[in-house]
Amino acid sequence: MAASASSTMLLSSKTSRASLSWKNQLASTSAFGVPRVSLRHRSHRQCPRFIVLSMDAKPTVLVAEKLGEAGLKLLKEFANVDCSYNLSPEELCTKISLCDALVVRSGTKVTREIFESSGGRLKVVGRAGVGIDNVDLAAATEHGCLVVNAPTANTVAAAEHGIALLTAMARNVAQADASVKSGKWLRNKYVGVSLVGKTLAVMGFGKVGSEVARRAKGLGMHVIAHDPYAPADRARAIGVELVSFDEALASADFISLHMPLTPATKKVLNDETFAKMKKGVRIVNVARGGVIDEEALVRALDAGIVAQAALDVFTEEPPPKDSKLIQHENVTATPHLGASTTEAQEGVAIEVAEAVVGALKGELSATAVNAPMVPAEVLSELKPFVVLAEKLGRLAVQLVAGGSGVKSVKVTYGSARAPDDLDTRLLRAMITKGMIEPISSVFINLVNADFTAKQRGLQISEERILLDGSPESPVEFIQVQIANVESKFASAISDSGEIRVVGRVKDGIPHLTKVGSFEVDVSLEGSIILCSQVDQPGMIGKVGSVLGEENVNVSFMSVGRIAPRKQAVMAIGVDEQPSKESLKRIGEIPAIQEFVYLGL
Ligand SMILES: NC(=O)c1ccc[n+]([C@@H]2O[C@H](COP(=O)([O-])OP(=O)(O)OC[C@H]3O[C@@H](n4cnc5c(N)ncnc54)[C@H](O)[C@@H]3O)[C@@H](O)[C@H]2O)c1
Ligand SMILES: O=C(O)[C@H](O)COP(=O)(O)O
Repeated sequence: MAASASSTMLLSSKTSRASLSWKNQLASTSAFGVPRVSLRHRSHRQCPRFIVLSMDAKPTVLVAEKLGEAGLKLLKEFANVDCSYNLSPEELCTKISLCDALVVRSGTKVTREIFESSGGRLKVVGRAGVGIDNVDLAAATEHGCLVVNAPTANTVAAAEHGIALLTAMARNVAQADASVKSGKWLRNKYVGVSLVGKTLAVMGFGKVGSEVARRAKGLGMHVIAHDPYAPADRARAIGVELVSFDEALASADFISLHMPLTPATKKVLNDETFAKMKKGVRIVNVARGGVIDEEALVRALDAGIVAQAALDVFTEEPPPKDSKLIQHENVTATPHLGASTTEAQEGVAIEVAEAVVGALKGELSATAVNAPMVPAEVLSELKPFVVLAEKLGRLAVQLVAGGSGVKSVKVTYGSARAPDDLDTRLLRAMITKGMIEPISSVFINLVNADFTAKQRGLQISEERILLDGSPESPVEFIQVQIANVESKFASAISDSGEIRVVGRVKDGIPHLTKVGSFEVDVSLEGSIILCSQVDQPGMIGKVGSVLGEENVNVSFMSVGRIAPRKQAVMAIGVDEQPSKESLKRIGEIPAIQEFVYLGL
């Protein structure tokens, strides 16, 4: 970066940061739009911006399907909890406008109508399980509603159920049981097949698929897997060979499905793909009914291509009573029980409740499915930079002169970290949020920031500058440039013609360190006044006394100048918003050429 301003003068605050009172901070919204009120007696260092420390009103959580007690307890400690099961879609739409969060399992379709009916109040949907195919994610994102799930707690339960179905199917357990209970004793009819030495193809080698593979190997099976996204070393570590889709179909004696239901996996087993399988193949499905064309499966069962199927999940749940598939004698069916163990349900309930409460507090979630998902340790390291990113976005956009359309924003991250060791998605989202919120009438949060930016034709490009030195901090500086606009503060235009602001994190506190080509240093804790003038004695005193007269507390002051007595920019951090009269008086100080008040 070019540094044309040669010196920076930093004045200490009259009020120490640690003793700043936030009592009077205006209510605003957290990263996820929940009202954030009264951050009492805390220094900024102690309370990152997206955490709510106290809320005047308890949020309301609607739990629409049965949830484990431990999860309910966690929710009740923080929110009013309304457990209303078996609501019709209409009833759900009516109730939702009174709820801040909704918790569901796979039995509730969270449709666009629900988000529309919420009137903007619904902030979080918690899916107490893995599959989120019952939630309209696009609609959630457009409405700024965070969707979180519970991705880990039911893995073992689902894998165990897969193995239960595999073994029960191979030995006709369900059919034989029904037969004995009806008074029969058909020992010759229910001769099964052995698993040992047979090839099992695991389709979808994620959490559940890997656990199924591990257990199947313990049963002496030869396990192969197909998953276009799974790392080969993970498969190798379990002793599983990753193969192509067609190879899996052609060589498997048993196929176990473990991929999510997505447009790409919908009806992935169909007439064409059944035709590629070994005659007499046996299929287990604990993933989603929709990955199989169920009518084609009936045809394949009738034709003997598929000898047996064991199914926990169905396209329509519950399936119609007269379903040919369910009634087929070679089909074993369970009512979506994969996650239904006592242990898994307690775990899932806690996992989702923690995520919902965290999101309602405004914390960034590690299990978010429609917002940048960042591992907890990275999240904690990035926290101050997240605050910096949002504030730089907010500052930059306020420097744009009215009438200029912001179309193109360039963000530059200076970092000593290797390129693949810095995840900037969260930072970019926060810059976008910071830029759009002050100029938009629509509700913006981290979830819909990218979507809204796209809708408004705002292009955000990113660049990384690899710095020398030790990469202790993930980011050394963040620079935000807005091209092709006029500025209401001409000194914010850099030598290359764009509005430019640069910031750094110092001792955990975000600082503005450059405006246009002027180096300044002001902590981004309150709001900021930028003034430009020819450097001369007494300027700080003059502005300071105007602010002091109406008891506006100055937190930081800094002057960046080309050279002594040359063009300078003064950046003043203030804890309270000065009155219009005071701002007018600052503008009237003879040496001040231009000034701007920037709310943060
Ligand atoms: N029956 C139940 O009660 C139950 C319980 C848990 C999970 N599930 C289902 O199982 C699915 C998997 O759960 P998980 O926890 O293992 O999720 P996961 O995300 O850990 O694993 C899914 C795997 O599928 C892979 N995949 C994606 N597209 C694929 C494709 N076209 N072909 C092959 N593989 C593909 C992914 O790369 C990933 O590795 C969930 O999405 C859910 O629908 C059902
Ligand atoms: O995706 C999942 O986690 C499972 O399908 C479990 O669904 P459930 O919560 O309805 O049991």
